[in-house]
Amino acid sequence: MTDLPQYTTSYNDYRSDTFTIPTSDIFAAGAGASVGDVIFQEDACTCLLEQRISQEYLGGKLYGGTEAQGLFCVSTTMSNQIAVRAHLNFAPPFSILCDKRAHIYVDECAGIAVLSQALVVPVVASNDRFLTLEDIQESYIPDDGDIHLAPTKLICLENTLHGMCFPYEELRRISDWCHEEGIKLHLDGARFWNAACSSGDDPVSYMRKVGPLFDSFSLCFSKSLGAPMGSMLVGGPEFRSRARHLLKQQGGGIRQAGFITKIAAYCLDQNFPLAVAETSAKTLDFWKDLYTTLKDEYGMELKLAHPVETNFIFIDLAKSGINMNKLLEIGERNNVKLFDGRLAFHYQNIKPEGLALLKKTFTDIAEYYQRNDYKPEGRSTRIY
Ligand SMILES: Cc1ncc(COP(=O)(O)O)c(C=O)c1O
Ligand SMILES: C[C@@H](O)[C@H](N)C(=O)O
Repeated sequence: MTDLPQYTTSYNDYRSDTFTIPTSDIFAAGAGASVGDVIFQEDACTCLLEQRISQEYLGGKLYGGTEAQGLFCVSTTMSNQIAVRAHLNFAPPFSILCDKRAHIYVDECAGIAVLSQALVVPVVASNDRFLTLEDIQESYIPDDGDIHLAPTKLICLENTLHGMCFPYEELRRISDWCHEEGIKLHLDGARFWNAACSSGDDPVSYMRKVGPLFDSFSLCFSKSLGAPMGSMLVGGPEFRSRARHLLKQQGGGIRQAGFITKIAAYCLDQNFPLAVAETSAKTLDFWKDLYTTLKDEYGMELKLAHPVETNFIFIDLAKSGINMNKLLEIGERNNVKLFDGRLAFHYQNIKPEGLALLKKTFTDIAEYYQRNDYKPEGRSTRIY
């Protein structure tokens, strides 16, 4: 038997908020779950979670007053990819438009091209934060009969994207225009929970305000909510019916998943909104302290790639004069897990002991560069 990985804690893991681990109370929450077959829609815990998310959190209505219905999926990659195919329920050629940095484009294994046979039009956000309606209008492909083209039939937005919140007013402008043009709108809301907590509104009120702007949502349980797995795809009745068929076709038809959905519901109730909101607050506090310490005590000025708005700090390592491999080396020495300059925070790694190791990693790197020159390197290994 080869050596097995021994992952036991996430207090010092800043690679992603996907690394939260199920604790004893989370495992216990699965006890007594319903045991119906989800494929035949006979599992009470799964049906209940689908109803809660679509009705209680998204307010029951999508764009145009369409009734919101939930479909439990095993991952948000799956719910995103099924959403695209379910919307594009007619023959190609067509295209989908999204932010050039979007997970659905960058990190889902060319799923849109392979599974939906769609062209993807990746658009650079001119403000470097979120797509504006003008960015979209400049790049979308009109359905004007020109046989050279693949008309835009779906736009996928992401909120949050790289931890940044998408302003509500811009979402509304884009939604109004999309639907005038006959274009469907999907939200990759893997971290919509984080956006809701940073919206300035009551979090659920915010979610219900955004609900009617979109034709579908993907909402994830396995990131900031801390569940071990799960995603909710929300769309209208016809959309859900087609999505359920595609889910089965892609092997996403799971059987007695009641304990999974009961655990996801437990994590939702335990961590949203308070723990999710606290994580964002602690992320910003950590950033302010780190920036000030390195600047005042070490003369190193960290540069951000994006503003810190929720649970991510994106440090531009090159502009900060930090070699990624040296950062990872010093991180490992301090028992801190990192991918690169993206620091991801979650309710299990915002405790003092983990944050102290993370801060020491950066003060150690600052000390290193007091004695060594920064050597520019090629494109660093990026994860997201
Ligand atoms: C914005 C975003 N969307 C979708 C996904 C995919 O989620 P999953 O890992 O559950 O497939 C991720 C990452 O996990 C993500 O960060
Ligand atoms: C890597 C990517 O798939 C994951 N969603 C993350 O943000 O860590």
